[in-house]
Amino acid sequence: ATAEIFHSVHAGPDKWADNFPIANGPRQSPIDIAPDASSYDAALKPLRLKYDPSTCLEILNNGHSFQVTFADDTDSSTLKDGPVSGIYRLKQFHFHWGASDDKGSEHTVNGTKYPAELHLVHWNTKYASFGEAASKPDGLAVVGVFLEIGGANASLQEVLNTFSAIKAKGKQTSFADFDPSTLLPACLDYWTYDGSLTTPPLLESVTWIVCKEPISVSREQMKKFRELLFSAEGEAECCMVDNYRPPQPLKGRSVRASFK
Ligand SMILES: Cc1ccn(O)c(=O)c1
Ligand SMILES: [Zn+2]
Repeated sequence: ATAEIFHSVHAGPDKWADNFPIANGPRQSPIDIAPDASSYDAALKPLRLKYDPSTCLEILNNGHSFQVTFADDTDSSTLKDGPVSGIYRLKQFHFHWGASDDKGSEHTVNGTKYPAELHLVHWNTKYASFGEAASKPDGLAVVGVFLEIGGANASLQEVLNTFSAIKAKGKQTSFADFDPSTLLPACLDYWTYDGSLTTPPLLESVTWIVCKEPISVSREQMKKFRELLFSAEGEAECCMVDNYRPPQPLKGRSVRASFK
């Protein structure tokens, strides 16, 4: 019985359809990106990302990832152009990663998994709030950035340095004056397609913008990610790893490229 209880509590992606039937919907994320099957669209504009470090508020362990949250009551940190119209405000960024360096990203490229993937989550200001936007087909825009094993990433290290304060689920600590653009690759070429949240409630409200160029992370830094816990203080410790959903069926969707 304990095994069943444990499994039901940590019901993985293949169990989500029971409570969230949209898990089998027409525009689910992530997907495998096949560059040769994507179509270059000359009408796609360059991404316009403008982030104000003073909007950075705190970092928290929410039990399925760690998240850096931003003040989104003004247009200080925004995404414009790219595949979207209008102004989208940065709400938070978080990561997905594996138990080992051979897996961890949500999107894959020709089946290749990266050790981690960064998601910068923005919401369309034509709606009153993130919550309202999350239920609209053009409500959210998430910029995805792959992490590949290489040299240590100094900007990422600033985030990792807070981990001792947020090890367990529910822990949070202040985190100020961080500029998320220091986590972006030099080249902002991207693939884009219509998709969804990758965690329940899996709402089909996300315009995905996945950068072609990865950023670097060292093996030692990846080990730090894996010291975080899914479990709260006082519970049996459960390492926060493999918090990624596997690729979902494309169901006829096209993937456009901003580059040739
Ligand atoms: C809003 C939201 C929630 C979870 N994840 O993984 C996302 O990428 C975006
Ligand atoms: Zn995510």
